Amino acid sequence: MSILTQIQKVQPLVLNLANQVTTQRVADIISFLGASPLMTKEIQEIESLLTIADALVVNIGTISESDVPIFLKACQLANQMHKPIVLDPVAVNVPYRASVVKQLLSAVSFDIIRGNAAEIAWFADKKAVSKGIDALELVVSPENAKIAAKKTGAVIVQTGKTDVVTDGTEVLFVSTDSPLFKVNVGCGDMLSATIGAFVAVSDNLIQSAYEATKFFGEAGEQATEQVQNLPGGFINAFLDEIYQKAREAK
Ligand SMILES: Nc1ncnc2c1ncn2[C@@H]1O[C@H](COP(=O)(O)OP(=O)(O)OP(=O)(O)O)[C@@H](O)[C@H]1O
Ligand SMILES: Cc1ncsc1CCO
Ligand SMILES: [Mg+2]
Repeated sequence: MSILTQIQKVQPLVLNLANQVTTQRVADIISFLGASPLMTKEIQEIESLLTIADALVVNIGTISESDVPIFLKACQLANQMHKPIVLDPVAVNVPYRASVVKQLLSAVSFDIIRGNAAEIAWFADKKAVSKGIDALELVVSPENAKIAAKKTGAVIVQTGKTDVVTDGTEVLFVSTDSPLFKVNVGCGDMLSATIGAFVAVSDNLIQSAYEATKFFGEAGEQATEQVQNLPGGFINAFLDEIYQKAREAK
Protein backbone atom coordinates (compact mmCIF):
# COMPACT_ATOMS: atom_id res chain seq x y z
CA MET A 1 0.00 0.00 0.00
CA SER A 2 1.41 3.43 -0.94
CA ILE A 3 1.99 6.04 1.76
CA LEU A 4 -0.68 8.24 0.11
CA THR A 5 -3.21 5.40 0.31
CA GLN A 6 -2.24 4.87 3.93
CA ILE A 7 -3.04 8.57 4.62
CA GLN A 8 -6.55 8.07 3.16
CA LYS A 9 -7.06 5.07 5.43
CA VAL A 10 -5.66 6.45 8.68
CA GLN A 11 -6.53 10.17 8.26
CA PRO A 12 -3.63 11.07 10.56
CA LEU A 13 -3.73 14.12 12.80
CA VAL A 14 -0.93 16.53 11.90
CA LEU A 15 -0.24 19.04 14.69
CA ASN A 16 1.29 22.35 13.61
CA LEU A 17 3.18 25.14 15.27
CA ALA A 18 2.53 27.20 12.14
CA ASN A 19 3.58 30.68 11.09
CA GLN A 20 1.07 33.52 10.93
CA VAL A 21 1.45 34.08 7.19
CA THR A 22 0.49 30.72 5.69
CA THR A 23 -1.53 28.98 8.42
CA GLN A 24 -4.66 28.63 6.27
CA ARG A 25 -2.78 27.24 3.26
CA VAL A 26 -0.98 24.75 5.48
CA ALA A 27 -4.26 23.61 7.06
CA ASP A 28 -5.85 23.36 3.59
CA ILE A 29 -3.15 21.17 2.08
CA ILE A 30 -3.16 18.79 5.06
CA SER A 31 -6.95 18.47 4.77
CA PHE A 32 -6.93 18.08 0.95
CA LEU A 33 -4.33 15.31 1.35
CA GLY A 34 -6.85 13.34 3.42
CA ALA A 35 -5.22 14.06 6.78
CA SER A 36 -6.48 16.18 9.65
CA PRO A 37 -4.78 19.51 10.48
CA LEU A 38 -4.63 21.10 13.92
CA MET A 39 -2.89 24.36 14.83
CA THR A 40 -2.05 25.52 18.33
CA LYS A 41 -0.17 28.26 20.18
CA GLU A 42 -1.12 27.18 23.71
CA ILE A 43 1.54 25.50 25.82
CA GLN A 44 -1.01 24.22 28.36
CA GLU A 45 -2.67 21.93 25.79
CA ILE A 46 0.45 20.78 23.94
CA GLU A 47 0.80 17.49 25.83
CA SER A 48 -2.81 16.44 25.28
CA LEU A 49 -2.67 17.42 21.61
CA LEU A 50 0.55 15.51 21.03
CA THR A 51 -1.02 12.46 22.64
CA ILE A 52 -3.60 12.33 19.85
CA ALA A 53 -1.29 13.61 17.07
CA ASP A 54 0.51 11.37 14.55
CA ALA A 55 3.15 13.96 13.60
CA LEU A 56 4.33 17.46 14.56
CA VAL A 57 5.28 20.16 12.03
CA VAL A 58 7.30 23.02 13.51
CA ASN A 59 7.59 26.21 11.44
CA ILE A 60 9.66 29.11 12.81
CA GLY A 61 8.42 31.60 10.17
CA THR A 62 6.97 34.13 12.63
CA ILE A 63 8.51 32.90 15.88
CA SER A 64 9.02 35.37 18.73
CA GLU A 65 10.72 34.97 22.12
CA SER A 66 7.45 34.20 23.91
CA ASP A 67 6.90 31.21 21.55
CA VAL A 68 10.22 29.52 22.37
CA PRO A 69 8.90 27.61 25.45
CA ILE A 70 6.05 25.98 23.48
CA PHE A 71 8.41 25.08 20.61
CA LEU A 72 10.85 23.46 23.04
CA LYS A 73 8.18 21.64 25.04
CA ALA A 74 6.32 20.40 21.95
CA CYS A 75 9.49 19.02 20.37
CA GLN A 76 10.79 17.42 23.56
CA LEU A 77 7.45 15.73 24.23
CA ALA A 78 7.20 14.57 20.61
CA ASN A 79 10.65 12.97 20.96
CA GLN A 80 9.59 11.25 24.19
CA MET A 81 6.35 10.02 22.62
CA HIS A 82 8.17 8.87 19.44
CA LYS A 83 6.03 11.14 17.24
CA PRO A 84 7.89 12.29 14.12
CA ILE A 85 8.85 15.98 13.91
CA VAL A 86 9.32 17.98 10.68
CA LEU A 87 11.19 21.28 11.12
CA ASP A 88 10.77 24.17 8.65
CA PRO A 89 13.63 26.54 9.55
CA VAL A 90 12.26 29.65 7.78
CA ALA A 91 15.02 32.27 7.30
CA VAL A 92 17.35 30.52 9.77
CA ASN A 93 20.19 32.55 8.24
CA VAL A 94 18.89 35.58 10.21
CA PRO A 95 20.76 35.73 13.57
CA TYR A 96 17.81 35.64 16.01
CA ARG A 97 16.26 32.67 14.23
CA ALA A 98 19.65 30.96 14.18
CA SER A 99 19.91 31.31 17.96
CA VAL A 100 16.44 29.78 18.42
CA VAL A 101 17.20 26.85 16.12
CA LYS A 102 20.52 26.24 17.92
CA GLN A 103 18.59 26.07 21.19
CA LEU A 104 16.12 23.58 19.67
CA LEU A 105 18.90 21.45 18.16
CA SER A 106 20.64 21.17 21.53
CA ALA A 107 17.48 19.78 23.18
CA VAL A 108 15.64 17.92 20.43
CA SER A 109 16.11 15.38 17.61
CA PHE A 110 14.32 16.37 14.42
CA ASP A 111 13.26 13.56 12.12
CA ILE A 112 13.06 15.63 8.94
CA ILE A 113 14.26 19.17 8.16
CA ARG A 114 12.83 20.84 5.02
CA GLY A 115 14.31 24.11 3.85
CA ASN A 116 15.53 25.98 0.78
CA ALA A 117 19.18 25.84 -0.31
CA ALA A 118 20.26 28.81 1.85
CA GLU A 119 18.52 27.43 4.96
CA ILE A 120 20.04 23.97 4.52
CA ALA A 121 23.49 25.53 3.96
CA TRP A 122 23.18 27.03 7.47
CA PHE A 123 22.86 23.54 8.98
CA ALA A 124 25.98 22.49 7.06
CA ASP A 125 27.89 25.53 8.43
CA LYS A 126 28.28 26.82 4.88
CA LYS A 127 27.84 30.39 3.66
CA ALA A 128 24.83 30.98 1.43
CA VAL A 129 23.20 33.94 -0.20
CA SER A 130 19.68 34.62 1.01
CA LYS A 131 17.24 37.45 1.49
CA GLY A 132 14.84 36.71 4.35
CA ILE A 133 12.69 33.74 3.37
CA ASP A 134 14.25 33.42 -0.10
CA ALA A 135 17.32 31.49 -1.15
CA LEU A 136 19.25 33.45 -3.76
CA GLU A 137 21.63 30.64 -4.58
CA LEU A 138 20.70 28.77 -7.72
CA VAL A 139 23.29 25.99 -7.53
CA VAL A 140 21.83 22.77 -6.15
CA SER A 141 24.30 21.33 -3.65
CA PRO A 142 23.66 17.75 -2.61
CA GLU A 143 26.88 18.10 -0.59
CA ASN A 144 25.37 20.69 1.79
CA ALA A 145 22.28 18.53 2.26
CA LYS A 146 24.42 15.48 3.06
CA ILE A 147 26.53 17.41 5.58
CA ALA A 148 23.38 18.87 7.17
CA ALA A 149 21.92 15.36 7.51
CA LYS A 150 25.09 14.03 9.15
CA LYS A 151 25.33 17.00 11.55
CA THR A 152 21.66 16.92 12.64
CA GLY A 153 20.81 13.21 12.31
CA ALA A 154 17.70 14.28 10.38
CA VAL A 155 16.59 13.44 6.87
CA ILE A 156 17.09 16.65 4.88
CA VAL A 157 14.78 17.91 2.14
CA GLN A 158 16.57 20.77 0.38
CA THR A 159 14.25 22.51 -2.08
CA GLY A 160 14.96 24.56 -5.18
CA LYS A 161 14.63 23.93 -8.91
CA THR A 162 15.81 20.44 -8.05
CA ASP A 163 14.93 19.08 -4.62
CA VAL A 164 17.45 16.92 -2.77
CA VAL A 165 16.32 14.33 -0.19
CA THR A 166 19.03 12.66 1.87
CA ASP A 167 19.77 10.88 5.13
CA GLY A 168 23.47 11.66 4.66
CA THR A 169 24.19 8.48 2.72
CA GLU A 170 21.39 7.85 0.25
CA VAL A 171 20.61 10.87 -2.00
CA LEU A 172 17.36 11.17 -3.97
CA PHE A 173 16.38 13.95 -6.37
CA VAL A 174 13.04 15.43 -7.41
CA SER A 175 13.04 17.76 -10.42
CA THR A 176 9.82 19.44 -11.41
CA ASP A 177 9.23 22.36 -13.69
CA SER A 178 6.76 24.62 -11.85
CA PRO A 179 8.28 28.11 -11.70
CA LEU A 180 5.15 29.55 -10.03
CA PHE A 181 6.05 27.67 -6.84
CA LYS A 182 8.65 30.38 -6.29
CA VAL A 183 6.16 33.23 -6.67
CA ASN A 184 3.53 31.82 -4.33
CA VAL A 185 4.75 32.56 -0.81
CA GLY A 186 4.44 29.57 1.46
CA CYS A 187 4.84 26.68 -0.97
CA GLY A 188 7.78 25.60 1.17
CA ASP A 189 5.56 25.68 4.27
CA MET A 190 2.97 23.61 2.41
CA LEU A 191 5.61 21.06 1.39
CA SER A 192 6.82 20.74 5.00
CA ALA A 193 3.21 20.08 6.09
CA THR A 194 2.79 17.54 3.28
CA ILE A 195 5.90 15.73 4.49
CA GLY A 196 4.32 15.81 7.98
CA ALA A 197 1.23 14.00 6.67
CA PHE A 198 3.35 11.35 4.89
CA VAL A 199 5.66 10.67 7.85
CA ALA A 200 2.62 10.50 10.15
CA VAL A 201 1.71 7.12 8.63
CA SER A 202 5.15 5.68 7.78
CA ASP A 203 8.20 4.78 9.84
CA ASN A 204 10.47 5.14 6.80
CA LEU A 205 11.71 8.73 7.06
CA ILE A 206 13.58 9.04 3.77
CA GLN A 207 10.85 7.25 1.81
CA SER A 208 8.09 9.44 3.25
CA ALA A 209 10.12 12.62 2.67
CA TYR A 210 10.87 11.58 -0.93
CA GLU A 211 7.35 10.42 -1.82
CA ALA A 212 5.82 13.59 -0.33
CA THR A 213 8.24 15.82 -2.25
CA LYS A 214 7.64 13.93 -5.51
CA PHE A 215 3.87 13.97 -5.07
CA PHE A 216 3.95 17.73 -4.32
CA GLY A 217 6.13 18.46 -7.38
CA GLU A 218 3.98 16.35 -9.72
CA ALA A 219 0.82 18.15 -8.56
CA GLY A 220 2.65 21.42 -9.32
CA GLU A 221 3.51 20.28 -12.85
CA GLN A 222 -0.07 19.19 -13.54
CA ALA A 223 -1.37 22.53 -12.21
CA THR A 224 1.09 24.42 -14.43
CA GLU A 225 -0.33 22.68 -17.50
CA GLN A 226 -3.85 23.80 -16.60
CA VAL A 227 -3.40 27.52 -15.99
CA GLN A 228 -1.98 30.52 -17.76
CA ASN A 229 1.32 31.56 -16.29
CA LEU A 230 -0.32 33.41 -13.40
CA PRO A 231 0.16 32.70 -9.68
CA GLY A 232 -3.43 33.06 -8.42
CA GLY A 233 -4.85 30.46 -10.80
CA PHE A 234 -1.84 28.23 -10.19
CA ILE A 235 -2.33 27.94 -6.44
CA ASN A 236 -6.01 26.98 -6.77
CA ALA A 237 -5.27 24.46 -9.54
CA PHE A 238 -2.41 23.07 -7.46
CA LEU A 239 -4.56 22.55 -4.34
CA ASP A 240 -7.30 20.93 -6.49
CA GLU A 241 -4.67 18.57 -7.98
CA ILE A 242 -3.52 17.60 -4.48
CA TYR A 243 -7.13 16.84 -3.53
CA GLN A 244 -7.88 14.81 -6.67
CA LYS A 245 -4.63 12.81 -6.61
CA ALA A 246 -5.16 12.01 -2.93
CA ARG A 247 -8.73 10.81 -3.54
CA GLU A 248 -7.53 8.63 -6.44
CA ALA A 249 -5.21 6.87 -3.98
CA LYS A 250 -8.17 5.71 -1.85
N1 LIG B 1 13.37 27.77 -9.18
C1 LIG B 1 12.40 26.88 -8.96
N2 LIG B 1 11.76 26.28 -10.01
C2 LIG B 1 10.79 25.38 -9.81
N3 LIG B 1 10.35 24.99 -8.58
C3 LIG B 1 10.95 25.56 -7.52
C4 LIG B 1 12.01 26.52 -7.63
N4 LIG B 1 12.41 26.88 -6.39
C5 LIG B 1 11.62 26.19 -5.54
N5 LIG B 1 10.76 25.38 -6.20
C6 LIG B 1 9.76 24.47 -5.60
O1 LIG B 1 8.97 25.24 -4.70
C7 LIG B 1 8.62 24.48 -3.56
C8 LIG B 1 9.03 25.28 -2.30
O2 LIG B 1 10.43 25.37 -2.26
P1 LIG B 1 11.23 26.71 -1.89
O3 LIG B 1 12.67 26.39 -2.00
O4 LIG B 1 10.71 27.87 -2.66
O5 LIG B 1 10.81 26.83 -0.36
P2 LIG B 1 10.86 28.10 0.58
O6 LIG B 1 11.94 29.02 0.14
O7 LIG B 1 10.89 27.61 1.96
O8 LIG B 1 9.44 28.76 0.28
P3 LIG B 1 8.48 29.62 1.23
O9 LIG B 1 9.38 30.25 2.26
O10 LIG B 1 7.83 30.60 0.33
O11 LIG B 1 7.52 28.68 1.86
C9 LIG B 1 9.32 23.13 -3.71
O12 LIG B 1 8.39 22.18 -4.18
C10 LIG B 1 10.39 23.38 -4.77
O13 LIG B 1 10.64 22.23 -5.57
C1 LIG C 1 6.60 35.79 4.23
C2 LIG C 1 6.85 35.09 5.51
N1 LIG C 1 7.39 35.76 6.57
C3 LIG C 1 7.54 34.99 7.63
S1 LIG C 1 7.02 33.39 7.39
C4 LIG C 1 6.56 33.75 5.80
C5 LIG C 1 5.94 32.73 4.89
C6 LIG C 1 6.96 31.91 4.18
O1 LIG C 1 7.53 30.94 5.00
MG1 LIG D 1 10.40 28.68 3.58
